[in-house]
Amino acid sequence: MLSLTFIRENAEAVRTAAAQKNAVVDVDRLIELDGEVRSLKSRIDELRRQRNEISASFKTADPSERPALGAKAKAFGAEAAEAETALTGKSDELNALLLRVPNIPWSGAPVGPDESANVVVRTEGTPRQFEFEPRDHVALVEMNDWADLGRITQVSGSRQYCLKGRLALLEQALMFHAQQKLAAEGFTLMTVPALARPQAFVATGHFPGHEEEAYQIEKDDLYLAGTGEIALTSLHTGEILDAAQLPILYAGYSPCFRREAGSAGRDVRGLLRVHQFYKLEQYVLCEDDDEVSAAWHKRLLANAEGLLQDLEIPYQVVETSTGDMGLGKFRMNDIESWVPSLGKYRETHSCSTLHDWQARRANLRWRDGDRKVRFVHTLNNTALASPRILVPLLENHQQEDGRVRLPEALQGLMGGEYL
Ligand SMILES: Nc1ncnc2c1ncn2[C@@H]1O[C@H](COS(=O)(=O)NC(=O)[C@@H](N)CO)[C@@H](O)[C@H]1O
Repeated sequence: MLSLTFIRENAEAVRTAAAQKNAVVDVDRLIELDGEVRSLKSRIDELRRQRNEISASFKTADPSERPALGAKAKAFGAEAAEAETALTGKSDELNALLLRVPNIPWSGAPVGPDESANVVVRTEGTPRQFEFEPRDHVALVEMNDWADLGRITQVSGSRQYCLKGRLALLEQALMFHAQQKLAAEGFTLMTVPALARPQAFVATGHFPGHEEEAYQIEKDDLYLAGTGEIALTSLHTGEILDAAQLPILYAGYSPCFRREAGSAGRDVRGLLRVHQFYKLEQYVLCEDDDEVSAAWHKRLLANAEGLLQDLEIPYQVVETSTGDMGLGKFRMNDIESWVPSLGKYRETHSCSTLHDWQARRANLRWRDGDRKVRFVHTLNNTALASPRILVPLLENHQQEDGRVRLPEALQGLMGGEYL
C-alpha cells in the first residue's frame, strides 16, 4: 500500500505503475474519495464543535431559551451522525481501493506485460554436455525408487508425491545445509505455520486478488499459506520496533500449499509444480532507507546464489519485468536453474524488495534515532524450495547408469559420493 499523501502528490506516477503492472485501480476515484473523506471529517468536527458550544451555553442560558437550544443541539447531533454513516461507507471504499494500488517499480525494471519481458542479467555455471542421453527427473526417481508419484495420487489427488529413501533424506540434508549457512549469516531460524488468518494474506499483498490460489479452512476462518513470507510478514504487526532491533533477519522454514488454480496442464509430470512443498524463506525487516534495503536485496540474492553454487547447479539471474513482478514489488530478481530434460532454465528462487508497501498493510513500524515512528522496509527471497530444487539437482548430476553424484557440499551429510 502507498500513503495517501504520496498518491495525491504523485498521481501520474501511480497511474503509470498501474498500467505497467497490469493493475486495475481507479486512481481518479481514489483521489476523489480521499477528498470526500477529508471534507466529511472536517464537517463532523465542525458539527460536534457547534453542538458542544450549545451544550456548554445551556447551563447559563435563560430557561425560556433552553428548549430551542436543546432542539438545535439535537439537530447538530443528528447531522453529525448522518455524516458519520456517510464517512464509514466512503472510508471502506477508499481502503478497498488503496489495497489495489501497486508499488512503484524501480527505474531499472524492464517494462513489459509478463515474464516474456524479463531480462537475463547474469549466468553462472555451464550446462553439462552429456556423453549419453540424459534422463528426466521422473525416470531417475522411478528407476531408483526415490519417490511415489503414482499410488499417492489415489490418496491425495493430483500434483502430490512422496519422496522415498535417500531422496527423502537428501531433502532434509539440503534444508539443513541451507539453514546452517543462513544461521552463519546471522539469520534466525524459524519454523513458521502455514495456517494463517486472511489479514496475513492482505498484509503481504496476496489478498485481495489471489484468493483462488490458497486452500481455505472455512470453519476456522483460516487459509493455508503458499509461502512462509505470509506468517513472517505479520509476526510483528502492530509493534513499534527499536532501531537497535533492526535489521530483523529470519530464515523461515515451512510447508507451503498452493492450489495452482491458474496452472492447469503446466508441469503436470513430477516434482516441479506440486500442491504441497517445503521452503526455507529468507526474510528481512530493515530501516526504510532505499540504500539499506538495496544492500539487503543483494545479500539475499547472493545467499541463494551461494546455495546453488554449493549444489553445483548452473543458473541464471533474471531482472523481472513490471508485468511479472507483481503489485507490491519495487524490484524482483528470479533465479532460474538449468533443467537438462527441458533444455531450459526454470525458476527456483524469487528475490523481492517491497520498500514499505507491505509494512503499511501489515502495520510494521520502528522508532528512529529522533524518536520518529516510521514504516520499515521488507524483503524476501527463497533460500531453497523442495522438491522443485531436486529436479535440476538430480538431472544435472546424473550418471549414465542412473546413479546421481552428490555435490561436494552434501557428501558429508549424505555419507557418500552418490545419492
Ligand atoms: N507449486 C509449486 N511447487 C513447487 N515449488 C514451488 C511451487 N510454487 C513455488 N515454488 C517454489 O517456491 C519458490 C518461491 O515461490 S514464489 O512464489 O516465487 N516466491 C515466494 O514465495 C517468495 N516468498 C520468495 O520465496 C519458487 O521459486 C519455486 O522454487
